[in-house]
Amino acid sequence: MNTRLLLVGCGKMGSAMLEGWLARGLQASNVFIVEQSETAEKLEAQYGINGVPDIDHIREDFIPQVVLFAVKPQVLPDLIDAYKPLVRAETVFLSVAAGKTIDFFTSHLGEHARIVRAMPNTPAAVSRGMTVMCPTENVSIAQRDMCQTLLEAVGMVSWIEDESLMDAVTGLSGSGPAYIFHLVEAMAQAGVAAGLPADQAMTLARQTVVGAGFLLDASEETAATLRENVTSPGGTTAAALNVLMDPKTGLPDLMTRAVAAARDRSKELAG
Ligand SMILES: NC(=O)C1=CN([C@@H]2O[C@H](COP(=O)(O)OP(=O)(O)OC[C@H]3O[C@@H](n4cnc5c(N)ncnc54)[C@H](O)[C@@H]3O)[C@@H](O)[C@H]2O)C=CC1
Ligand SMILES: O=C(O)[C@@H]1CCC=N1
Repeated sequence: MNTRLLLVGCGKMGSAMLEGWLARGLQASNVFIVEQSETAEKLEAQYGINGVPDIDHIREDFIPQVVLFAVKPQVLPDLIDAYKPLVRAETVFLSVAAGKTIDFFTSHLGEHARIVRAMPNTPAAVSRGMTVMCPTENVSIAQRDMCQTLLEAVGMVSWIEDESLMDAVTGLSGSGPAYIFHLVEAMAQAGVAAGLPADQAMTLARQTVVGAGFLLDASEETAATLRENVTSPGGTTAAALNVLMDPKTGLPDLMTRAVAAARDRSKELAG
């Protein structure tokens, strides 16, 4: 992977992707990262990339193929205009900022800017990410392929044409890893309530989720079949699932409300 990449913001999501890319052979010398001075220096020492405190410090002859915005949506309006001089046909602007619409980018960068709105997730750090991308019409096939290659290096990629669905994507797979980590916390807590010592309950909860994830990945069965495989008629799992699958108070209703809340927040962040 020799993509010339300018990464703007390298916090939790930016570094998750960067770690995945460097592990997959992305050439560190082809990467510039704009970050606060201290972080930029640390990243430079850690990964051998070029860390700079602002766009004015980028080497003049460095023409990025991809400018990736991985800063908080709330700070984008303050910094986006500084990137307008980078608009050219060979550069695609890839944003992972929740809620920030293609309209937002074209209103600041101009309608010639080639933009891909993306929503990845943090398992990208271990090459198990899920990224959904939505391009503007002027993004060439070669640029789509380049974005595909980049994000596929850190997990699975899917494209959508209807941008309005990006908020739902954010609510499901973008924020989704947090739901699973919270499930581990809740299971561990439930284990303690059922009488187990706290550290052992956490080990059991964690390994159960890891094991179930691996099984889901390795198996060709549906999630429903895998669930049924654990569930003996009249047994212990059935007793638990009666609680979890209750139509009024169970997990489906709770999850529907959680994903909708994330989707709605994503819509709010557009402004
Ligand atoms: N954390 C996650 O699971 C996911 C986050 N995202 C999106 O990724 C973006 C970043 O989120 P996180 O990494 O979680 O936040 P974060 O706060 O960990 O990282 C943001 C980084 O941007 C840097 N930054 C702030 N102002 C800057 C500037 N003017 N120039 C360059 N860098 C600057 C900060 O120093 C920080 O390191 C957000 O837009 C979020 O919506 C998308 C998918 C998943
Ligand atoms: O919580 C957030 O806003 C970001 C977007 C998706 C995951 N984290």
